[in-house]
Amino acid sequence: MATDVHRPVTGHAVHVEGLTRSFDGRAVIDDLRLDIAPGEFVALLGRSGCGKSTLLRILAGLDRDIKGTALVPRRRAVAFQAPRLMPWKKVWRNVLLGLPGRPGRAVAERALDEVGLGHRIGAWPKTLSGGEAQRASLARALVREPDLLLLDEPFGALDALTRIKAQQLVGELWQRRGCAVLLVTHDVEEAVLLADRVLVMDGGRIAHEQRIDLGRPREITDPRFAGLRAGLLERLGVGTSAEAA
Ligand SMILES: Nc1ncnc2c1ncn2[C@@H]1O[C@H](COP(=O)(O)OP(=O)(O)OP(=O)(O)O)[C@@H](O)[C@H]1O
Repeated sequence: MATDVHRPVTGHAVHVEGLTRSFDGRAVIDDLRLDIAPGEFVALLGRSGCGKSTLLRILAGLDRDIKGTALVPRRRAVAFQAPRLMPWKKVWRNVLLGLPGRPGRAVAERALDEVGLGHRIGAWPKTLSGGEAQRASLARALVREPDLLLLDEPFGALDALTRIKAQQLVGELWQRRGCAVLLVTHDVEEAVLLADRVLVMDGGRIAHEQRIDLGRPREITDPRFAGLRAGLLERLGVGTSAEAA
């Protein structure tokens, strides 16, 4: 089967078919199928170790040892739970790291302004708070003008308040930019708050999908919210009184 992680977008931002990834003879991803539409926001839930990060790394082009088809746009960007900033480069140089050509400081400044971090453009990474570092990491993704933004638990290490602000920021960026987003998260509320569609991964495949027809902006207090959250927790095999982990 075709293995191509570099094809331009045609009707999909992501097209995955018959995808299998094994480690030591064990298929962590097993004949997986997934389509994401251009501009769609998809959240991916699943028990720890079910293969979410493995799938994201494949879509990011960081893991090519696969069988099957994985088609993604050339313009894609990824942000991880750890912001992964180079400590010896100032924030703006981190934002431009790896970009082709020789983009100037103004390019970094625009992206940093967009995430509310313009005032820290000349700072060293070690002087940033956790939330600021995560925003710098988002700016680094945005300068790539992605058609597909891959987010691997980007808010996982943030305190509750910073996390809420970061979630709002990602929601705004997505609406403004119109790129497709695949967000890996452990947080069912976050998934329901942000996504058009929530997927549950199990047994190496997408075992369940839930469309979120709540309109925007969304409120956790919306009575339909609790029902969607409870249904997804059940799919994750977690009682409704506990959070997915
Ligand atoms: N490079 C590797 N070598 C061997 N096994 C690996 C490798 N990468 C991942 N795995 C295994 O693949 C499985 C899926 O890992 P993955 O990190 O994709 O899970 P996950 O769903 O993202 O987990 P979590 O929610 O805890 O982050 C795990 O059993 C893991 O040990």
